[in-house]
Amino acid sequence: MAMAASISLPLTSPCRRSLASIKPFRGSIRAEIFKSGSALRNPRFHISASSMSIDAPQKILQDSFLDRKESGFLHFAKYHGLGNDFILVDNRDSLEPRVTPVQAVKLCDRNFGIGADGVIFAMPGINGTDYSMRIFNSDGSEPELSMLIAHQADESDTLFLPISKLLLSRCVAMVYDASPDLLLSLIIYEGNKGTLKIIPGFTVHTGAGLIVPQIQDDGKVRVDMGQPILRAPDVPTKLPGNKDQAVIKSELQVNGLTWNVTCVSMGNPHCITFGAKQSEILQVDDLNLSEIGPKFEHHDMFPARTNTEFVQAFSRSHLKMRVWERGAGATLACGTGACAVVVAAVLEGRAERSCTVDLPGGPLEIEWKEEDNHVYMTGPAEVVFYGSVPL
Ligand SMILES: N[C@@H](CCC[C@H](N)C(=O)O)C(=O)O
Repeated sequence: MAMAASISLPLTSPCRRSLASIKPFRGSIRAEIFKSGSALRNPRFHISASSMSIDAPQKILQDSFLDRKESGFLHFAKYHGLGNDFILVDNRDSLEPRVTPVQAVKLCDRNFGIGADGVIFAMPGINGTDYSMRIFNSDGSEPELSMLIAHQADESDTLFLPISKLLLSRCVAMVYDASPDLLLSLIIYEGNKGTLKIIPGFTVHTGAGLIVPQIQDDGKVRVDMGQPILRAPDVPTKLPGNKDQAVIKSELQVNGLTWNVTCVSMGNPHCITFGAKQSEILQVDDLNLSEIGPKFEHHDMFPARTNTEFVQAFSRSHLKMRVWERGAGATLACGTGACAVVVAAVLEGRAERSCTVDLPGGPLEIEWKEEDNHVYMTGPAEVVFYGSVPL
């Protein structure tokens, strides 16, 4: 599979930032810039190792970028939340993902592909719902977060729930808020109607419950991430639980050390550690993640493998974490991971229910509400670019 011959970018400041940050490389990029829906223009950017030139527009395309269905090409949008990046694919015409897990691995490759932590597919609804979701990690594996299902909340809004409630809900909300007329989103654009009909404060129904992303004045999105799952077999982990079957501050042997771990599922499994028993306070910046991460991920105690968060507590409301994601390795952010970390910190008596969690990509605000037992996450999500790749 060759790398994309063309990319498309919206006329927004992220777009300008993206263009400015394109690194020179051999070959050429055709950038198709489009604005306010219908009028798509096609200036060409030839980029080589030493030069960049822009031709005059060649033609006006009447169809939206997302309506293009040339065979052999995959059209996508790339989003990120604090650097946790995903390729979003409009897969609404088939229950079969448009790319195989093997192709997903290639697309996610940061040198030979688009580069991402995973691929998300927006798919037709099942069981009476309008849409369903699937996700492939960058190693081609498929987390439980797949198949979260959204349906039409009322006649006027049509949504699907982004992959992991976290990143995807934030992306949906951000796309709606920032540019509902730009046809930017694979997620919410209704090709046959040519319009977007989303209401502020919309709700999303999912297999995991009702999701209500809210856009705040500062542009960040607050998402109800649902209730944490603590029963060991449901996480899943084979570590012995306490009387409620929760695994809190249990001992796990990894790499010759006894680590204290708490296990939490936010729909996907997380193993959280504040350090090894014999060690001083964990200095997360000193960790060799690529050495230790896989040993947690593939540990016998985690039958479905696990995401792992290494955490340092600065105070009872300020935590810092690094994450080794199942199927993706060290990532810059992980929303479900940050939620699981605050749940673990509360269960271990280390933190209050509202915390700022610093991740390599930036901070997330997490609250585990006592009243409803739900975890609420507040953070950003941004579109990076739109593009096509030959498959
Ligand atoms: N690697 C995860 C799935 C992706 C989670 C996402 N990065 C997040 O922000 O939660 C898994 O396999 O569970």
